[in-house]
Amino acid sequence: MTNDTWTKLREDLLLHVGRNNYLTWIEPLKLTHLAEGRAEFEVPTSFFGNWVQRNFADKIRHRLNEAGIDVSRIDFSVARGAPAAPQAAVQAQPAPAPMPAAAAPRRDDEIASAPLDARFTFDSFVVGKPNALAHAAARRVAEGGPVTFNPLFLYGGVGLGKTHLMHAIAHELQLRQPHLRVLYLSAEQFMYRFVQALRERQIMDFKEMFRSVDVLMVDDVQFIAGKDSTQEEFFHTFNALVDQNKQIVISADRAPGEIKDLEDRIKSRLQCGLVVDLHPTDYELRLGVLQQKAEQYRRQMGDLVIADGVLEFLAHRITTNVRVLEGALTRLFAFANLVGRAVTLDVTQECLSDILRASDRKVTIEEIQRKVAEHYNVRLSDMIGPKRVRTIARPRQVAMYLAKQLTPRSLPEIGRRFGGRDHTTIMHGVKKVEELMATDSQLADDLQMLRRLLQG
Ligand SMILES: Nc1ncnc2c1ncn2[C@@H]1O[C@H](COP(=O)(O)OP(=O)(O)OP(=O)(O)O)[C@@H](O)[C@H]1O
Repeated sequence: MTNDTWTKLREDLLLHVGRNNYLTWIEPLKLTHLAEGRAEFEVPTSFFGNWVQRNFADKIRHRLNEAGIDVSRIDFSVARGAPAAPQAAVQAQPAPAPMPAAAAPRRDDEIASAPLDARFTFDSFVVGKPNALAHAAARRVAEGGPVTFNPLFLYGGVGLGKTHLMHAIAHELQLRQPHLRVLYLSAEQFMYRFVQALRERQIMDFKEMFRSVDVLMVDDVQFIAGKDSTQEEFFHTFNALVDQNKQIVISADRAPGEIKDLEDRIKSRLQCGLVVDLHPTDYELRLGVLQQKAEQYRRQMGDLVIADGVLEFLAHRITTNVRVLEGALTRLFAFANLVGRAVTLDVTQECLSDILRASDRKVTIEEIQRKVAEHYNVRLSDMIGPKRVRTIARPRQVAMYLAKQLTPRSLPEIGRRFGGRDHTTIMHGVKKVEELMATDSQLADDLQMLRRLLQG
């Protein structure tokens, strides 16, 4: 067989490995030797050879055998003039089976995950109605079984536990399946590494590194919106891993379709798996989190006394997010400990007066738009967009009305948040809803429910 014959044969592999894998890993292979049942290919780096060996050698061998070329062993040799590599040649295992991924040595030097917070485990994650689905999906991924949905896309507002869940998945996978290469990083770190690789002309290494992981987790993906070449690279990495059936977990502060300046093809890819929302906390969840944290503090400082009703008071009053709730509790217990007082309601109010004041004015126009959009099942972008059809215009007017009622914002300010509309449009919307409420009981009910939801 000549290199030309190989060139023809290898194209059949396209169907078996997917286009991205083909372009990255198969096309660059150059056949340099074929005799006595042994084929040798030239590769740019030893890592490249290792990777092809582990993932595609069997398919290549199979394809050659099918074409009547008897090959039982495949070797890879690094092209001369390529960067120095620890091993000059990577030998294939004898046929039939390729080295399973499980036997691969860890390459911690290359696959530097962002540090994981040891406290963010499934054990310390309090499950309630608002996060039950996200928790169940994260658990499923953490079992490391067959990939059933790819990617898992977790989204939700600030401080609701997205990062916590991602770290919990990584911890659990490392515990259950230590051989897996789990790479967790923020989208910002992805961009940073990509730009660095471009600058240092190591883009091939970058690609190899990201395509060699078993589980890729990218936090806060909205960060790459509007960053064209990073998006492009992310798209290819994503596709290559999905083609290989490797699990991907992504988080963002909003749903894929709502991320502005994110390419449509990426949005649609992100929507292909399971998209789950971490909803804003409800009273029970907040109380659960407070009880769990209080228990931890009690264990640390044996003599901590917490008066009845304190945790309930905090769960009722601090509705912003779990991070703020935790911060409040830490401050409260530190204060009580330092001054040697029991944690009473008075102490709580004195010590947390600023946080309690801040959470009094809690409803924002964005929250109103989000809740109303969810309630009427319209897109968040339609709240600020130009569409005039009744099914969208009415929910938009409801949101305008609530913005006027529940926030201290002026009509021109509200107008700006609704896609730069004039204050007279807002006034008209508010009036319309007031009029309709008198006759339309369904609308009145909707408003009552939305109010309750928003005010917690
Ligand atoms: N259900 C929960 N149970 C226990 N702790 C929680 C829960 N949800 C959030 N937390 C805690 O709240 C804090 C904030 O959570 P996390 O960092 O995961 O938020 P996030 O959704 O990633 O927010 P951001 O977008 O701001 O990064 C963390 O300390 C986390 O442990």
